[in-house]
Amino acid sequence: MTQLDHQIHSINPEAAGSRLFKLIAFLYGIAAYLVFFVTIVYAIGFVMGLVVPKTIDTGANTPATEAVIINLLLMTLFAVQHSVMARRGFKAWWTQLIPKPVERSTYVLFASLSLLLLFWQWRPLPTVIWNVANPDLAVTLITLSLAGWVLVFTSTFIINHFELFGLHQVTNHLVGKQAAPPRFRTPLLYKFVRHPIYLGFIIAFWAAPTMTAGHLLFAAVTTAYIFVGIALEEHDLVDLFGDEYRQYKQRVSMLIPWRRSV
Ligand SMILES: C[S@@+](CC[C@H](N)C(=O)[O-])C[C@H]1O[C@@H](n2cnc3c(N)ncnc32)[C@H](O)[C@@H]1O
Repeated sequence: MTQLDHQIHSINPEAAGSRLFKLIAFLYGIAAYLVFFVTIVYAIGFVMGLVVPKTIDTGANTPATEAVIINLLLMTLFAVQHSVMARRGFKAWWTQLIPKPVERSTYVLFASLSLLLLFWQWRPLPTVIWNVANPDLAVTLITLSLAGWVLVFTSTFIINHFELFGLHQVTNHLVGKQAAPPRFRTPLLYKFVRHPIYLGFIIAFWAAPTMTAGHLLFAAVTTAYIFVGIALEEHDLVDLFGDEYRQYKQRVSMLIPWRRSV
């Protein structure tokens, strides 16, 4: 303990405790971020069938109906966790139970854990729906899928990667900086579509040279979920930013850059 720490501690014993709490909260935020990072990198391999030990098309042999039910349950668990915990009403209640600076990290951690559970327990449905024989077209589809993932990552940085995944909040807390109120932003890609991250996911999930029934189920359900997520997110964004967001919706389309809104 430095002399200054010692003085602070003897004036106010709680100050040292709160510094320790800030450090623990910060380390928790880093740990949650690392779990998220491993999960998203694994997700690329899982969906594209590359490198990772368990992909969307591998796993325990399961009768088709049972596999569909298990997979739907896994996706529902993720969707419920991911959308309920993102609502402003839920956060207002939840932050009475957990400290506010770690709310986002906890959300990120829970979302990552429910995705890891999905990857682990996912049952393959190997029936081939389409298989692109033309090697040039197959490579184009793989490239498109990778481009989808790149769009996801770059858009998170454009909108605010470190805030989205909780690191900003725990760092501010550690250095005693007040969290700034949320700001409406339309940087770069957000001038062309309102949801580039979700657009990236849709491209990454659908652009596949070989589409099995399992992969199709995953792509269809996650795409439907993205539309529900957009409706919920935009409801909150209108509540938060009012006319600014309403006008943005008039001006900029949801997912397809060259089409006017819905
Ligand atoms: C996972 S990000 C997805 C952002 C966007 N829907 C997309 O697909 O790129 C969700 C967070 O971004 C915030 N958000 C979305 N659009 C925004 C905007 N134009 N300005 C500020 N925050 C925004 C939402 O409030 C939410 O906290």
